[in-house]
Amino acid sequence: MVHVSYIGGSPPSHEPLPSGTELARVARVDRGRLTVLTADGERRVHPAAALHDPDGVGAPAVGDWVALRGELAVALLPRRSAFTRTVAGRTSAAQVVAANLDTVLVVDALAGPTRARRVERYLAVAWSSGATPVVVLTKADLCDDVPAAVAEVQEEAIGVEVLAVSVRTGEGVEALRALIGPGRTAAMVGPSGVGKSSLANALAGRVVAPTREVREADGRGRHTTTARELHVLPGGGLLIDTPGMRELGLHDDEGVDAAYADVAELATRCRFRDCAHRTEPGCAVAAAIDDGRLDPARLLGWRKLQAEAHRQLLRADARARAAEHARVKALHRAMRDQPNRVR
Ligand SMILES: Nc1nc2c(ncn2[C@@H]2O[C@H](COP(=O)(O)OP(=O)(O)OP(=O)(O)O)[C@@H](O)[C@H]2O)c(=O)[nH]1
Ligand SMILES: [Zn+2]
Repeated sequence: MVHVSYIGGSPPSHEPLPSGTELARVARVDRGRLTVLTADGERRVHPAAALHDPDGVGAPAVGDWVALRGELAVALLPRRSAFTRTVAGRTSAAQVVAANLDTVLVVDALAGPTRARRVERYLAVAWSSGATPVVVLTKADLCDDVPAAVAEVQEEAIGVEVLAVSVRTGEGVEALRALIGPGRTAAMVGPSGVGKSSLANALAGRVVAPTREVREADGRGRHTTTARELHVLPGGGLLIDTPGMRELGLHDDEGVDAAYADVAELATRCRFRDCAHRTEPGCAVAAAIDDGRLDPARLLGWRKLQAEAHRQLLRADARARAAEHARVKALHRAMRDQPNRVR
């Protein structure tokens, strides 16, 4: 058994590579060109024709492993996990935002408004990717009672590790790096201003992302055109930081159910499959609320998140929009025809 270590982390298991090719990890994609990390450093390459897939998920994305032959990426290795998003204005076309993630850092700040609901939203997104979420609460130096704040979030993030960090004091940074682990890949999601750039810099031990202050001072965008979006951390972990990851919203129900596993599990035990958990007989969710096993706020949160996921889907998918239109029209018709039965 030969162990080869790659600068870009551990590649997924794969078929033997054709002779004359080497493995590389995609660190950036811009205008179809790839910046890749190879065993001997960074290189810019072109994807072969076989890897052109303007309509789907077949094109290389940040975090992907590719087989190189010289200046050409000739094959895309199977992905361990992937974050996808639907392409605006297209029907059911998906785009890979980041591939082969082990960990998704759900970042929020220990300063400002209450976090629990917001964290849950991003947790839902994280679960849907196939990677393991970790909640990172930043700006611990601005919080009077860190343990209480962590406990509050922990309560909503069942089974998920919650970590407090501060780039001012350095608290938690080393622990987070260890948690990502050598050869493993993490990416950050979370709202603007919570300190993702600062965290990326602290984890990398060097400036890899301009923070808000820097951006405001020089008036330029976040990224220069050559900056890579996959960073090697001290200790051998990897961090993906792309605008696409930062902008991720909700896009499916699967993630919602993962964040509300308790509610979703109860819902499978309702007598009716299409139970709305309001006044239906045999509703397991209502029963759990009645005897105190389920916090009604959880049901409310679940409903809100589902409604939001549904709205996002509608926005992204023109076909669903047309179907929704037809459904509403049919509903109106039903109301007109049977005014007493439909409220
Ligand atoms: N006190 C304190 N401030 C922090 C910490 N981390 C970040 N900040 C500040 O929070 C602000 C936002 O930080 P950024 O790192 O730019 O936030 P971001 O999440 O990258 O923001 P976007 O790029 O808009 O997504 C800056 O003013 C930082 O200096 C921290 O640990 N403690
Ligand atoms: Zn029910």
